[in-house]
Amino acid sequence: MKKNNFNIELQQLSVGYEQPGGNPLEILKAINFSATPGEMVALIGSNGIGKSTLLRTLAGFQPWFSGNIQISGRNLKNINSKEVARIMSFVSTENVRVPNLSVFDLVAYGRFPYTNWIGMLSELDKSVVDEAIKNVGLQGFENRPVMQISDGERQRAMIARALAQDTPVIILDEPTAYLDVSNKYEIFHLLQVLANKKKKTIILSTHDLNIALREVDKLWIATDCGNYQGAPEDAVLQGWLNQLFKNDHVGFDADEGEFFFKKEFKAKVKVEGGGLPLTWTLRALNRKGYQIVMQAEHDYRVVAKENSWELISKGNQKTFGSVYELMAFLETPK
Ligand SMILES: Nc1ncnc2c1ncn2[C@@H]1O[C@H](COP(=O)(O)OP(=O)(O)OP(=O)(O)O)[C@@H](O)[C@H]1O
Repeated sequence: MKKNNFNIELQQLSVGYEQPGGNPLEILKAINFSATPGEMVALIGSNGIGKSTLLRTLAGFQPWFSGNIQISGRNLKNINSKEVARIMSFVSTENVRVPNLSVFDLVAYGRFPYTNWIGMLSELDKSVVDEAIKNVGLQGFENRPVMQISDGERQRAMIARALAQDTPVIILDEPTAYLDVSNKYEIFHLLQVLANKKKKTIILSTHDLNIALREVDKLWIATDCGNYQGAPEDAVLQGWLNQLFKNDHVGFDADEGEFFFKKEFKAKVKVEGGGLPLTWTLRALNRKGYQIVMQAEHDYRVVAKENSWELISKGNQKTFGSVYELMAFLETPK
């Protein structure tokens, strides 16, 4: 394994596309982000803000307008593509549609910066590929055609390809898109192990904000009102999570550490009880748009017990056997 002493710095970077007629289409500007060895970074921002554009630019796949990308003090523009391929690997979510391409072959493509001119794999290359496949838990899949494996397995194979490339920096564009929750966590965990134990720098874009908030060392946040980098916790404390979406209906609850949809309140409910029944009764009431109040003035009072829910309103009392029944009653037009 190569030692990672690559510091990445984006300085006043402006990225985007040349348009027909030569007009520059600037997508993100004045970006000042950095990543140090062994750090796991998540780039977050709303749809279309420019995450893929920024990551592709960082990986050296497209030119930028102004500013600098510095890799350990060297301008990326001055590093030739072969050397870049030994520093950074790039994982996208693109579906691989090559008939008969096996998982082993896909991962072996990662060895391209090291193979000879006819692309022959040495014994060392083969053992690196085997090791990469093992690291992502795909042993036994080596001969399976990539077109016949699941999205989660393909995502692991793509990460294995980056591991086979054996670069100190791995850039991943939405590595957890299309995955179920368990696979999302597994991929985040795998990437975290690579950052913590192998000291790789992991830079990924994601829409899995709740997982990113819990798992990464640093957030790069791109918004219309400016950009932020720092610990996820600092981002919350400084109110950056509320800047993420242009939509006024989505807010971030800093106490719960979760995003929520702002709704108009239907009625005021005072809730009593304790433990999990209380927590999940509050969740259900929130979900359906009831305002939880502590004070005496309320439309309903709910007492959440272990296996029953009492609803008191205007002197009447009813008992329910589940949150579902309670909510169904509340939602029935009176
Ligand atoms: N090749 C291109 N030429 C011109 N504009 C492009 C090109 N590719 C993307 N764009 C535009 O650049 C903007 C940013 O796109 P990008 O894919 O980087 O956003 P993103 O943050 O990754 O979005 P998402 O979260 O939806 O994947 C979009 O408005 C998009 O339409």
